[in-house]
Amino acid sequence: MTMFSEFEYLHIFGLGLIVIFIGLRGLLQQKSLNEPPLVPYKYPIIGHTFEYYKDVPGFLKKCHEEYGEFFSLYIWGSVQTYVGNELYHEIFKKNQDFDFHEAFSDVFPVDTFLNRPDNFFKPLVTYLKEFYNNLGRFTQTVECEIVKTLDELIGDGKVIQPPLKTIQQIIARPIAATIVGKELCNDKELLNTFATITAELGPWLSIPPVLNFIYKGLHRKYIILKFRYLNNPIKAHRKIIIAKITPVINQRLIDQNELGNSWKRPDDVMQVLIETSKDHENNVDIGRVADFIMCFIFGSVHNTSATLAQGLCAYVNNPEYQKDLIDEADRIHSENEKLTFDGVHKMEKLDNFVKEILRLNRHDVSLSHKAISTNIVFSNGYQIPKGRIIHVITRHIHYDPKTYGPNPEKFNPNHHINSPATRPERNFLAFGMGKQACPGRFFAVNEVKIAMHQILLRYNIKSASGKYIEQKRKGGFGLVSDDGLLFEIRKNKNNK
Ligand code: HEM
Repeated sequence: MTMFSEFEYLHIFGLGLIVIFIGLRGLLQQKSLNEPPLVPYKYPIIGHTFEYYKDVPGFLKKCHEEYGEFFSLYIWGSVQTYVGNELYHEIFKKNQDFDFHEAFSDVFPVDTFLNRPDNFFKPLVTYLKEFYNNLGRFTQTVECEIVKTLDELIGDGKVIQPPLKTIQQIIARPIAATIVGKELCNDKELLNTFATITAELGPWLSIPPVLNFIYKGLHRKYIILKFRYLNNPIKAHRKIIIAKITPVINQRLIDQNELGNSWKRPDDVMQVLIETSKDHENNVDIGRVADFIMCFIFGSVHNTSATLAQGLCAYVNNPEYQKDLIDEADRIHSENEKLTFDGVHKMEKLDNFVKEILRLNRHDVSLSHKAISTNIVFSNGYQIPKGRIIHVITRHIHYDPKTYGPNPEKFNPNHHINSPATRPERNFLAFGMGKQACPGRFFAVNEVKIAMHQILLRYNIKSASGKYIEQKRKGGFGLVSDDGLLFEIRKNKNNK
């Protein structure tokens, strides 16, 4: 299945060792700037790589204590810079100097995976902001799709294990309803694509980038080759999306043509994509529509599902907050059986709860940006060379005792009273900050709240083992636990 056998991979590794010296020479040349301190390391080439991955939070804490909040490490063959609490916001302010997309594209070159030129998917953010502008119109669609999925997948109660798989299906359906519309959002095969494509890419992308020890960027080249020439999840799911959307798009074009002014324009992202993918003869580029749909899926389903799954684990682990949340859900439900946008706004306890989930479940390091200008100078005088990747130490920001008290690891939704979950703050970066803050955050938080609301109305949730649910960790990543969640029926739709 893989393009290179392990032997071939090591072979490339061996041959490329020669190139290391070119890398080392580059490293020495960079020393003329007033850069943040490079933490000393014992082994050339390997640098801090293994020490860092052995215990990411511990190693970052140690570096912070010894070198302050701005330092560089030598990881996977390149110098990378880490910034903490006091200065990170300068990255977001200097948005002409630092680029989020360039850094993201180093690990997930989506344009190349889909054989598109650089920046092909730039309009995505504009489409998204315009489309989700008036979110209230989707409240009932989202609620209705969540209820249908809960009925199908959990019914009168069961254990879900690992929970993320089921939760991805719950989250995927309302997203599919707003992206591909009513005609397609119940299609099982397409829903499976929505729910699983991002997670399926994980193993393809999580190979340690050892080739970068040879030459910076070699791992990226290897990944691109693999995606281009082998059957991979993107190719298989792209085929499914195209097969499903083609007849629906053709039918929409026929209807629009035949019905003229009495045609009711479908209110979904796919319609926006159809209209922006037409040539001068009105032919729709279906490949473009499919590729943008895939990018929407990459941005939305996995993050939102992980947040809901982590929310359910936090609910089980912190029983002292359960009564308030259930009372709030019951009260809102008794005011209006069908959820309204106003009802979602009234879920204040739940909003604080969701914000606390987002605070405590971030990766240790995130929001990586690439320096795209020369002569970048921070207010403390440190300079960053062009091409350098700079990471934000999210852990130090989200666990800052000045903001979150002497025990910042403790789950406490009351930190966020009067501060909506969608609002980026100096010590809350779950959705980034500034111009490029996540444009899907309003939809994501609404969806998580609606799903939690429906779950609280129907079920008592417990850990299947009866034990505290520990978060899973891999390097600096916090992942959803595989421990089972028990859903016991509280009320069902015939017993409201
Ligand atoms: C809880 C769920 C979510 C989390 C935690 C999350 C988090 C983030 C973060 C941290 C960024 C980078 C921001 C920056 O660099 O400053 C981002 C960008 C983005 N997110 Fe989200 N996101 C979520 C849900 C969604 C959803 C549901 C959508 C789509 C409907 C979406 C679409 C995007 C897009 C398109 C970008 C790129 C923005 C740009 O290129 O400027 N996200 N998200």
